[in-house]
Amino acid sequence: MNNIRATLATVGRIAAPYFRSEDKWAGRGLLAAVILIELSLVAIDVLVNQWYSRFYNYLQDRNWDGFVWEVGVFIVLASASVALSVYQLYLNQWLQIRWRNWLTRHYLGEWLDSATHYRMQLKGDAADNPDQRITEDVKTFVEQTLTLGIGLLSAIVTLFSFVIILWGLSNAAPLHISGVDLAIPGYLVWGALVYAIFGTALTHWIGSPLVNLNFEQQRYEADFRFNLVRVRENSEQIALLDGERAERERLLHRFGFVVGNWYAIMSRTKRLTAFTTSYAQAAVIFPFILTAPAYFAGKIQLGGMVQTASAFGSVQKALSFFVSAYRSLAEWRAVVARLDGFEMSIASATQRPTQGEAIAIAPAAGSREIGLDQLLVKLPNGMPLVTAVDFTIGASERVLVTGPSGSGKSTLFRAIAGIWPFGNGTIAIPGQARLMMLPQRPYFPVGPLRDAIVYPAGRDVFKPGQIRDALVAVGLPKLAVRLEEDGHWNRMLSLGEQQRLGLARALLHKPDYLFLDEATASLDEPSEAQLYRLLREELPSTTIVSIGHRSTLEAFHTRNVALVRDGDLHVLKGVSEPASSEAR
Ligand SMILES: Nc1ncnc2c1ncn2[C@@H]1O[C@H](COP(=O)(O)OP(=O)(O)OP(=O)(O)O)[C@@H](O)[C@H]1O
Repeated sequence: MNNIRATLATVGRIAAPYFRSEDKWAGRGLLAAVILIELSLVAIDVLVNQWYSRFYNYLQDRNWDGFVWEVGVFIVLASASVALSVYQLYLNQWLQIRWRNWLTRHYLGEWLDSATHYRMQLKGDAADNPDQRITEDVKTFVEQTLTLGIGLLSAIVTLFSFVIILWGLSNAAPLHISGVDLAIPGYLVWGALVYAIFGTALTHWIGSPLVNLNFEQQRYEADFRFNLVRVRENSEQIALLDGERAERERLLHRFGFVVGNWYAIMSRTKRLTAFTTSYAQAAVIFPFILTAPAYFAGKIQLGGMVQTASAFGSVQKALSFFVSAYRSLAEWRAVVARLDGFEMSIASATQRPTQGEAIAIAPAAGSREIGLDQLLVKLPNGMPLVTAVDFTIGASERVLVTGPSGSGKSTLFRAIAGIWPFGNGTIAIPGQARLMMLPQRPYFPVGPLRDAIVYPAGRDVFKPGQIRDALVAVGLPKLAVRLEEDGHWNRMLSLGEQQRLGLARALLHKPDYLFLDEATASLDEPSEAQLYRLLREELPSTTIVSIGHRSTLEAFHTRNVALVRDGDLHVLKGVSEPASSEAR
């Protein structure tokens, strides 16, 4: 019971924001229309139930006029039912796509906000495969919440309407056994109730493991898909390393989980289906058996018997809502749990940690220096990595950061960029300063080259002439004529070309602080030197902080600092000034 309450509370938490959003009037209007149509359909069911009694009695009495009249009544009722069902589905689908559209935008907004997606990955929270959350899970949540919600409402309203009818019919057809009338008020209602409780309890007992199994199935499928995507993205490396066999084995190993879990689902579903279909079949005959004594004793007519069977069927169906919807309910609960985990993971990644538990990024008004104060950068597991006690990077400075591999240089950059929360101390960033990080492998979105270069700016922020000039300047004149060409640039260009393209991006954006994390490491030394000269000429007031292993880089920087090992930590320290510097 507590579980059900918790699930419903979670559903409310996920569903409510849409009905309070800017699209609330459309959403509420469509929902009201769908509910209203559902109630009308129940009303038609009640009318059809009464129609059964009249129709079969006319048949029994061989009353031709009555028969023809009732056929006409049936045509009217059936036509209304068809029209309402068609529009209910149409409006329901309309509501689904509006709701899904809102929820998808909402999740994308939160997930892609201020490096939340990156921190979620770092924290390794429960939200594996966010792509699945935002695609399939949102779709299933919206569909199933509406289907099950409307189904439940319909079951409740049907139950109330038909219990009243069935109660009256019980009195009209008293239980008649061995020539004796047994006066059990509403015995047909009690019969339906016992039948449904028995069915529901057994269904739950047989089917409850399906909730977990469905949850696992979705996870295994998503893992398998994710690994296939990784193969596609790294296909060159895999081909070069002859890694196909290893990949095939790894993929088949993962697919093995999909298959294994599916067998478990099959065997559980077989048992559940055997029970639910037998249960549904028995429900057809059960009311006839209950009313047969009264019928054969001549207490009721055929019409009454058929009407009773139909009313019993409706009550039983309403009470057995849980039985028929069990599989959907199991899937739906798994989806609700996953979306809940996703929301919690987003919340935990966006949560501002309390003072002293995370690195604080403080905007330094009036200053043009980046200041690291009592900074201790840690790994996600809490192990200390890098420390900088009192360190400043002045305006227009050119600083070269060196240190052994794995000492934490890139992680220090991540902390300065504000995306690495683990650690403590303060990083002061001049107010309004624009920082740009260029890694060894710059990222280019798939699409026109022009959009890839100016990323993350919009395509119209820079004129084509400006972009062409930047490409020529970084030594990529051949690309200057391909600005509108679509492509997967990370795959199509060599690493050196990608690094040149990254620098073109920096030339266009003209950041106040440019952090180059081995951003020219794939270029030969003369080309690297040429590009550093270009940066000095084109971005004279930009502060440049480079990570690099080559000693030739020293000439383009005004200060050398290093991460020096001190026990388990690396300390950021100044080292001797470069002997001759072109950067001055
Ligand atoms: N997301 C992460 N989770 C756990 N450990 C991490 C993570 N990112 C980095 N590390 C660890 O932090 C340490 C420092 O990594 P970092 O990339 O900052 O080193 P680096 O000095 O830039 O190395 P290199 O010169 O080889 O590029 C490494 O031991 C690395 O394994």
